[in-house]
Amino acid sequence: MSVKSFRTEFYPYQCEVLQEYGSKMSELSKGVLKLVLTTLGDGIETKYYDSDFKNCHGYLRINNYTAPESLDEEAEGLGMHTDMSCVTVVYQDEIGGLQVRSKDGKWMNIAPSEETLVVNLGDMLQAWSNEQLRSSEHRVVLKKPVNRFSLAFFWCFEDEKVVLAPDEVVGEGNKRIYRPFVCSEYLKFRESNEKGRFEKVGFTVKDFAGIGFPM
Ligand SMILES: O=C(O)CCC(=O)C(=O)O
Ligand SMILES: [Fe+2]
Repeated sequence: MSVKSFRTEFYPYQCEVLQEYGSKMSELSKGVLKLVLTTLGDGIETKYYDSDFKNCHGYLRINNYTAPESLDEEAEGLGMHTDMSCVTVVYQDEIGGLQVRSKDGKWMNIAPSEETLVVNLGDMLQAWSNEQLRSSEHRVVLKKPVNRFSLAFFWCFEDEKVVLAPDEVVGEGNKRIYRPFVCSEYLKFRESNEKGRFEKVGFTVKDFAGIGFPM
């Protein structure tokens, strides 16, 4: 069952408060990204942050989920998907409902907690890291008869960026999993189809650019 949700894109930012939030989130995303890159090996962050991630930019989405009409069955606010970003920072209000899928396919509730933000890694980082980092599969389920609100800040490569894992990141003796692709081409692939936006099957970055995967 799907529930109507009101989604507004603010790009460029349209008011001061959002602008301030956006610049704080940009700083946070840069910090998170640098930290995550350090997990890929000694010196990777120093070597590749400037060359590959310096031109990242953010956009903010405000999600307002209308209250489900009935609670008989679990209402889906946002279907399972992965984000097309490098990293996403999510603020969810106190209603809850955000769930992340574990590697073995179990849905885990991400309970809201005051002054806590959720960070998801996105498809671009999965491809750039040759799958050493995993784009999180997540969704929103509406369990309460009230409106729900969230802010998602997506930190993304520039449109023209060619996404390619450096040889050093792939690692000697390891197979390269993704062909190089232009960032905007993947966004088009996902956004040209309603299923691609919020359904995973057939529209992952691997379906798009995975070596040996059909496009
Ligand atoms: O509403 C949420 O908590 C998550 C939103 C989300 O995943 C998205 O906008 O991509
Ligand atoms: Fe998302």
